[in-house]
Amino acid sequence: MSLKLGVPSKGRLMEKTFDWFGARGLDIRRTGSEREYAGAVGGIDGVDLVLLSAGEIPRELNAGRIHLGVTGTDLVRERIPAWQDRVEELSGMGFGQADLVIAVPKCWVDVDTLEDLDAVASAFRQRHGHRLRIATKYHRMVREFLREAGVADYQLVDSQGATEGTVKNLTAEAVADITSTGDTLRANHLKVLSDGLIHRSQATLFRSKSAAWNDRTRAALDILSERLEENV
Ligand SMILES: Nc1ncnc2c1ncn2[C@@H]1O[C@H](COP(=O)(O)OP(=O)(O)OP(=O)(O)O)[C@@H](O)[C@H]1O
Ligand SMILES: O=P(O)(O)OC[C@H]1O[C@H](OP(=O)(O)OP(=O)(O)O)[C@H](O)[C@@H]1O
Repeated sequence: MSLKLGVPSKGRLMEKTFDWFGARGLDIRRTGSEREYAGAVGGIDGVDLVLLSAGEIPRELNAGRIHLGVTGTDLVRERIPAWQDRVEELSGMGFGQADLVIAVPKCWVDVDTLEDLDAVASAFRQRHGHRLRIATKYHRMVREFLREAGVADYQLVDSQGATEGTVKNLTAEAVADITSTGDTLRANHLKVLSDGLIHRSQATLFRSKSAAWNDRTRAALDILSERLEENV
C-alpha cells in the first residue's frame, strides 16, 4: 500500500499546492488530458496522488481513505465533527488565506458588535414574528461561535454561493462568509462586526488519524516530514 496524498484538483488552491510541494522536492503533476483527473508524484517513492476538490478532502481524511490531504482549515473545522480527534495539522502552507466573518448591512449604523447584533436580533423577532436570518454555508462554525458569544435569537439560512447577495435579495438580514480582499462585502454594502471574526483560514497539510499506516506509508511520511522541516 502506498501513501495516499489528496490534493485539490481544481479551484483556487490547486496551483499553489503543486508549487508548494515542488519547492520541497515533490513533483506533483496532473497526467492525461486537461480534463482527466489523474496525477503522479515524482521525487519520492511510495506516494500516490488523489485528485479531489478542496471541499471533499475533509471527508476523505475523516474516513481514512487518504493518509494526507491539503485543504483549508475552515473546511476541516466545518466538515469534520471533533476534527482534532480525526486529523492532525502537519503544516500551514502560507496561501489560501481567508477570514470567516459575520457581516451586517452598512446602513445599520448602531450595530458594530455581537452584543449590538444580539439586541437587534431580539427586537427583530418581536417586530417581524420570525428570527433574524444569517445566510451561510458554515453552519457548524457559526452556531458554535454565536453560542459562545451568547447570541441566540437568529436562524441560519443555507447559502452555498453568492452569499453576500442574500441581503439585497431579502432572503437574509446578515451573512457569515469567507472574505479575503473584502471587495465582495463592500460591493454588497456590508460591514464586518468588530468582534465578528470567526476563523482565520489558510491552506494546510493534514494527516488522517484513521488511515491505515504500515512500514511503507510511514517511511514515505518520514521522508516527506524531513523535506518539510528543511523548507519551513
Ligand atoms: N476569496 C476566497 N473566497 C473563498 N474561499 C477562499 C478565498 N480565498 C481562499 N479561500 C479558501 O479556499 C478554499 C476553497 O477553495 P475552492 O473554492 O477552490 O474549493 P472548493 O470549495 O472545493 O471549490 P468548489 O466550490 O469549486 O467545489 C477554502 O478553504 C477557502 O477558505
Ligand atoms: O473578499 P473577496 O476577495 O471579495 O472574496 C470573498 C468572496 O469569495 C468567495 O466566493 P467565491 O468566489 O468562492 O464564489 P461563491 O460566492 O460561489 O462562493 C466568498 O464566498 C466571497 O463571496
